[in-house]
Amino acid sequence: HAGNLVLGYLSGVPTVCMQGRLHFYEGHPAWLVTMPIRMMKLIGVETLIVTNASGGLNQDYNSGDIMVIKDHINLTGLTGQHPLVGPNDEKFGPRFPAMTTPYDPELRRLAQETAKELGFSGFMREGVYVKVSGPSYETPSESRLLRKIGADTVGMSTAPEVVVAIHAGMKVLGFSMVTNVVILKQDSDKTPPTHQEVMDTANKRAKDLQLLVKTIVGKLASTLKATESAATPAAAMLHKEKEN
Ligand SMILES: O=P(O)(O)O[C@@H]1C[C@H](O)[C@@H](CO)O1
Ligand code: HPA
Repeated sequence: HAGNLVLGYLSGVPTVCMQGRLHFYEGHPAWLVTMPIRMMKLIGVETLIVTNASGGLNQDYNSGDIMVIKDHINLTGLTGQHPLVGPNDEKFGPRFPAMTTPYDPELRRLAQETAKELGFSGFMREGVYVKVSGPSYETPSESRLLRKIGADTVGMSTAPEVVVAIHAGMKVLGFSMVTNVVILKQDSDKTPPTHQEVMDTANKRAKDLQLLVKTIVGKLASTLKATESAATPAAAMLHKEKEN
């Protein structure tokens, strides 16, 4: 997690890119972990593209697969470490925001269509991400629990940021890269996960994910130009031009 905030143009579109993020397991409270999302909102970002590294709970998944996130289980949020706890700032959104469709169906469709065009179908998935606290990886019993509650991948981030983005009225597209297949059986002879394995797999697949995001942003930008509507959501972590 390099910890850089990179501002520039992606496919010709003004973009804010976080190279790494804050995590709860580093000791940061949930509101601080998600503060960059509010900062993006304040400078005009309308669409957020989030990525993460995750463990594959779904045993059909392979290391290196990219899962379009269909929904999430914010397990730490459900159990009290919720980023919107505390006084609500109505400037951003309502006290009780709905989370019925956190990951935009049209963006998900566009992501799958683009992946197909790029020849990525063989490693594309669509499923549910569960957010845990970390920093320890899960025990086999914990992993079976997470699988049983409906999760396909498990990781230590993303859901809080997405909750804050949805609260603030942003559109969200999410990708979860499976960097290790989670061990569900006790006394397995499979190699336990390590952060090195996570980084190595992520690095191997990084170029594909970068190309996918870049192509999607390009497509969103041309849609924007074609519709001429200032209210139309822009692309990934990017904002519409200021109108002054
Ligand atoms: O920021 P993400 O969720 O992609 O990073 C994951 C969680 C931990 O930092 C690390 C675990 O190996 O990868
Ligand atoms: N569990 C939790 N977080 C992760 C994993 C995992 O197996 N892999 C990458 N991030």
